[in-house]
Amino acid sequence: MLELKKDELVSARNSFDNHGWAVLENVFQNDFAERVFACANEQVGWNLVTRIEGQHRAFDASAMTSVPEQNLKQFESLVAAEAQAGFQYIYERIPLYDQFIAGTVQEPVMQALMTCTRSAPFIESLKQVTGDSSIRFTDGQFTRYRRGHYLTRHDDRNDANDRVAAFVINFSKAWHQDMGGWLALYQNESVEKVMVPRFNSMVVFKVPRDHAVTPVAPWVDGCRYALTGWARRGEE
Ligand SMILES: O=C(O)CCC(=O)C(=O)O
Ligand SMILES: [Fe+2]
Repeated sequence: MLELKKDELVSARNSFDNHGWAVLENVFQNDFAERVFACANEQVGWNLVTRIEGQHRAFDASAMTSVPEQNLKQFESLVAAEAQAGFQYIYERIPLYDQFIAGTVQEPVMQALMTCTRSAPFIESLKQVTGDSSIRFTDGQFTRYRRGHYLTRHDDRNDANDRVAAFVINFSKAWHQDMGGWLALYQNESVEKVMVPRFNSMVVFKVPRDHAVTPVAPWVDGCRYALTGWARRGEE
């Protein structure tokens, strides 16, 4: 299923050493990546996640369509207030790692995706790219950014500090620059690198590293799909 080639891993390692990030193309066999995309399009049970009054909140994304307009306006201004004040995000997700551990992943294709990105060859590839042999396992969530969704500047550091690197595998099709949803990697007050989502490509970057997902343009009909995960050290 995995298509990562030795010479690509070597040049990714070079990039990672020089910049703290690397981009790899054609991560999976094309037909598997296509199946993930098709599955994401059919997937139900998305959680809309955001921050309200400083707290992480999750909502049933499909139930949001029946919220009365007045309440939706209120919700939107609470979401905006948080972004105006500092860190904020709004996007939809399937908590694949939690589901995988609990044995409740719904779709066989998503189960295969998790199995593959937790397999020894994938972990070995992450060790090669990062040069960090302390990586022991990966986690991950499947995300869907639709029009107006974003994730502001943050560095992925977690309390246990066991994240070596983040990886983002894109499954968006027919995505282009004007649609937004760029992964931006910051260097102090500059943006060092932006990645416009490209189907079946993966970005790996060192944690902690300031980065953001820029807003998806208000006219976009499609979805920005990605598996986002972390290469972790320590005990699972
Ligand atoms: O989807 C991406 O490109 C990055 C997402 C991210 O930074 C995160 O979920 O922490
Ligand atoms: Fe992040």
